[in-house]
Amino acid sequence: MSDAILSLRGLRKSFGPTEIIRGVDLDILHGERHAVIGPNGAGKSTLFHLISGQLKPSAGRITFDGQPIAGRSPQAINHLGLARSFQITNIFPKLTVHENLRLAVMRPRGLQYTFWRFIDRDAETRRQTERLLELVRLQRRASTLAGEMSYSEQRSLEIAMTLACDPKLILLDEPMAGMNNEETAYTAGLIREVTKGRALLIVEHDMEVVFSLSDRVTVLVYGQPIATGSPDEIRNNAAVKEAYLGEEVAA
Ligand SMILES: Nc1ncnc2c1ncn2[C@@H]1O[C@H](COP(=O)(O)OP(=O)(O)OP(=O)(O)O)[C@@H](O)[C@H]1O
Repeated sequence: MSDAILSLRGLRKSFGPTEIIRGVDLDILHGERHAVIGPNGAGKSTLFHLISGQLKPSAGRITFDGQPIAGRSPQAINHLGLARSFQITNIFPKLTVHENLRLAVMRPRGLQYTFWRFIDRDAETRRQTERLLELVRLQRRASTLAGEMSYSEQRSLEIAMTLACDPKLILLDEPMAGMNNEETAYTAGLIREVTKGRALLIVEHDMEVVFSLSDRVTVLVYGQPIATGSPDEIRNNAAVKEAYLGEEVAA
């Protein structure tokens, strides 16, 4: 079996005449936390859209858990165990935290089942929902309307919903965006905890978070990876320093 849960080979994406992803080869290993960083407009979000199925590649291969997934639907890819968190938009603000999580737990099981199975699964759904509430420390907020919680609490709920399908790989796109220092530290700790034993691919602008959370970091510049390595290797990489003009990575 390959060490990689996700492999990208010769991945390309053009919008009209403009090539945004220009030949990406990348392996995300089983259980590793891997960050993608790069200047604004480097193509990080586009890369995520390609992996999660929102966009179809112009060329190249994407292999997830041994299966080719390039061009498959987001639902089909999700079903294979790849979960992507989409900011707050996944949350139903007028439902409670518990109801939101319960829906997320039920979704991958499907809603059509017989009465007898319903009884069994209902107990299992309850167990799973409680477990996730505990994992993201939201038990005391269980009956609060999701839309009434703070931004970082909503992110915690969102992360719990991402975990509901027991994914092998989680994609997080700028999870700390809009957070203050305290919320960022809290959410980084939470992400570290809940991704134990799973692979994580994260795009994040906060370099402190990136370097403390990641096993490896890939730097994307103009749609191509210019370096992949440990946080120390990336910090000391000359090409990376040049791409960032010595500013952000030194932070
Ligand atoms: N659907 C699209 N059609 C045309 N151009 C697009 C489309 N999506 C993205 N782009 C262009 O692709 C480039 C890369 O965008 P992308 O959002 O992937 O970068 P990014 O690295 O995530 O940037 P940021 O760090 O600012 O979020 C940008 O120049 C953007 O305008």
